[in-house]
Amino acid sequence: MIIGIAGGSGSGKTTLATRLRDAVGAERLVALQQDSYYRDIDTLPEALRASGNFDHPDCIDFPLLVQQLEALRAGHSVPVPQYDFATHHRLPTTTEQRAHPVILVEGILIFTHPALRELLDLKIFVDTDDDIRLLRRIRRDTRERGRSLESVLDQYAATVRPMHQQFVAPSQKFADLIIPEKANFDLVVELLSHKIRSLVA
Ligand SMILES: Nc1ncnc2c1ncn2[C@@H]1O[C@H](COP(=O)(O)OP(=O)(O)O)[C@@H](O)[C@H]1O
Ligand SMILES: Nc1ccn([C@@H]2O[C@H](COP(=O)(O)O)[C@@H](O)[C@H]2O)c(=O)n1
Repeated sequence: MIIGIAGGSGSGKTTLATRLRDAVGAERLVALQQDSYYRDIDTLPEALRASGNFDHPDCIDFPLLVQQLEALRAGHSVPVPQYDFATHHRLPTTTEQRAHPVILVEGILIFTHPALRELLDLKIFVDTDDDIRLLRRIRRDTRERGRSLESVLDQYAATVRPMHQQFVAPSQKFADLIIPEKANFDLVVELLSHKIRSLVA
């Protein structure tokens, strides 16, 4: 089965995916990130490159993501691309990923792509308030993605927020399940992992 987790930047998608993998078992569940499928900055449409917009669906190599999900579902290994957030370039190296009974994919824009949505057996949206997401993003991007506070705030106002409103938030309507920020995560993980394990037993 293939599970999708969407939600705004900093909503907690990676955290939920990691906790589900730990609960279901790494031998049964593999988690892919939409972030691995960012197009190299040199191949982005000019308007997006010029405005430093990394939150538009055209920034993502969805054809490759769909192709690799289909291959994993068919039991084949795939070379997952690697992306460098500091330089905005796709690295020449890849990570070989083998097939698992449960494939989880998470990313801000995964519910905006019709062919990808079609592949998802369960669609989960993590709904976290904007101010909380911005605070988390400032902390993460300054610590882990080589950004200054000024650049995080400028990017948020110029592209992250408007693209969230245009693409990410409306895609919530495709979700089977919406997890509010204040949800009891332990309970959510227990319920979901129990269901997932029963489906792949
Ligand atoms: N429920 C939560 N409570 C507190 N902090 C959280 C929660 N979920 C995520 N975080 C923290 O917020 C930051 C962003 O979370 P992450 O899962 O990476 O978000 P996303 O993948 O949606 O961008 C991380 O530092 C993570 O530890
Ligand atoms: N070169 C890039 C590519 C992407 N981003 C930002 O990443 C965010 C998505 O990642 P999450 O882990 O937060 O879901 C997205 O909002 C892009 O703005 C970037 O800053 N630089």
